[in-house]
Amino acid sequence: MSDAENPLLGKIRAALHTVDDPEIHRPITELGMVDEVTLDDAGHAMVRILLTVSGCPMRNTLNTEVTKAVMGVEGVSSVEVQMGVMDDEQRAALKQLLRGGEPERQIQFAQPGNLTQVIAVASGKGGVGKSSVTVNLATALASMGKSVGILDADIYGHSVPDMLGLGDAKPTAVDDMIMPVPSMGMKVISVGMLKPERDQVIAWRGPILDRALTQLLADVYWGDLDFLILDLPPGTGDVAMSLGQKIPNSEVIVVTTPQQAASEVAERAGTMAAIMQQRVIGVVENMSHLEVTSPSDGHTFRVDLFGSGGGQKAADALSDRLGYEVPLLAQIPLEQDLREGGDNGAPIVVSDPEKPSAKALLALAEHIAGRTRGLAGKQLGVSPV
Ligand SMILES: Nc1ncnc2c1ncn2[C@@H]1O[C@H](COP(=O)(O)OP(=O)(O)OP(=O)(O)O)[C@@H](O)[C@H]1O
Repeated sequence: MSDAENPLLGKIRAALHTVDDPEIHRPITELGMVDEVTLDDAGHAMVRILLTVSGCPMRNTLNTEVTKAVMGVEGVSSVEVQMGVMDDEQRAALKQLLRGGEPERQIQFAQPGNLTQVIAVASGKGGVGKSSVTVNLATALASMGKSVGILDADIYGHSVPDMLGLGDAKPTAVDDMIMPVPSMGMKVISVGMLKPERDQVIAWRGPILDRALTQLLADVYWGDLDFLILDLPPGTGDVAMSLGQKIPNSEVIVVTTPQQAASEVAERAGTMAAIMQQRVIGVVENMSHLEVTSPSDGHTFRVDLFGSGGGQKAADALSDRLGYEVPLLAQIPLEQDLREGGDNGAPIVVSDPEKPSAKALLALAEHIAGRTRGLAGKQLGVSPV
């Protein structure tokens, strides 16, 4: 029966238009995923959905969302959702639609006119809180209504999925197009998701690493993003260099601890970014101090467990070296709740936004969201005469 013959069918289609694919974030009706809709006289609806690939991890979510939407239509008494899988032709049409007609393997963020702010979170050495800053900054930006992607390119310690409670979630691949894993309104891809086994050690170097990064940037369907936040491996290595080459407009936040020695290492990471002509937005000092409550009289005092002044020192040194102001953007205290939030997959900026560390991270996100981008340190696409 056509929609003209039965207006309820039209209403069911309109209801299906409100259901987004959980990974692509666009209505399933636009993506060619609604194959068939029928309705009998008793108000029993049948909707046949075409999944992009068989074994799609979002199958149950889609089933629930479609059932809910169709049951909301007055006159529908029950819904049966059938699941099928797209054939090659349908998948090719979907990929064409998602790429907006663009040829394959282009990095959208490197195209002229692309408005996504690509920000890499870098550090000179490991364990200073780079991933914690990445995850909390991204989550805070998403909570402000920004559309945010996270690319965890830390081959040594890809901890982003755990910090978001994603466990072993794998992205869905539609042929050679990879759908990022949705989390807290963000799109997430981790280099760890490309490994067949969780505990497999990655010893990628040079060209292979470069190819992996290209894949994560070009083959992932990122859609329109306000921000792409990257968690880089510590140090001044291959990934940072590849990123600078691939996305010259990307910018860098350098994370350090307050130790003087750590800040020197952080400066090197910042200088490296500048050599690749990435602008250094600023320095974040993490594990700045510990707030302790005295058991005897209950008053609180600060302990500089990791020394002090390292963040400012790195910021000053980078400003000197790069010739533009590199500010100290935030000082994040050492806090048990932040660590527990990371361990439990609940970023502190949403799980406990009143905590001092969360406030510092939220203020950092406000700054990043509100800033107008300067040109210092960036490639301008003109050659000196
Ligand atoms: N401000 C903080 N207060 C308490 N714990 C923190 C803080 N920042 C980070 N941590 C904890 O320190 C550990 C290392 O942090 P994180 O993984 O973010 O660092 P990293 O620089 O990304 O490390 P890697 O180089 O291994 O990826 C984690 O357990 C994290 O929860």
